[in-house]
Amino acid sequence: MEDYRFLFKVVLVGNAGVGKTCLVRRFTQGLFPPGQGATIGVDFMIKTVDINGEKVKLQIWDTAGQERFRSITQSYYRSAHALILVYDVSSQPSFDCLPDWLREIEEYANAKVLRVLVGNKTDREDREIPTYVGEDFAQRNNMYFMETSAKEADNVEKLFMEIAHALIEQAKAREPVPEYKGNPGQSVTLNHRTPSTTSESCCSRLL
Ligand SMILES: Nc1nc2c(ncn2[C@@H]2O[C@H](COP(=O)(O)OP(=O)(O)OP(=O)(O)O)[C@@H](O)[C@H]2O)c(=O)[nH]1
Repeated sequence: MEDYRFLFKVVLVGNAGVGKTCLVRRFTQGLFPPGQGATIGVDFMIKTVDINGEKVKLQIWDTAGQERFRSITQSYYRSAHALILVYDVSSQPSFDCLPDWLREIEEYANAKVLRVLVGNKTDREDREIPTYVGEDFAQRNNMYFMETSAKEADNVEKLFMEIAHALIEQAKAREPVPEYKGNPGQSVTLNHRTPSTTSESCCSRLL
């Protein structure tokens, strides 16, 4: 039975191979898939989480990073409530492409979309992008920032839970509800709880 208070669409974008699919699967299924192949077009997964007693259904769209799928993936930007732009902290080229991705976001996404920059693969020893460089880029472009490791499950749950929390705050600020006593601003401070998961899945390959 469908039983949730909020439904949010979260779309992941970024270069091929930065770990978008692994982040989604770590969060929705709690695993790090071995030999993950490149995403073809777009996949989606759903996970329902509990944020301070409210059920939030997250529809998470995992787009292909490869250039040849760009026209398909662009069509998913518009309905996104949050966009996660991922780079690989061990890949300078994936970081250098961020301005191109931002241009896509400006062009195709809703102006009010919540934008989050994620530096993934922090477990790797051959890091090329220091944390402060990512942080600085995020700040200059009005984005939230987080570093993650899908492999080590580091910050992955926190990433999605904070996004859910921020989107609830945004939604409530737009349509205040009487029992709401929080700050209607864009704080991402999360009263972090382990999600009680009604985990649905999976995969729709479009093409
Ligand atoms: N060390 C390490 N490797 C990772 C991590 N996340 C993903 N990878 C590896 O990076 C490669 C690409 O991961 P994917 O999740 O398929 O990357 P993607 O961004 O979805 O790629 P596309 O679907 O082509 O856009 C795989 O070999 C993963 O095992 C991580 O946190 N740490």
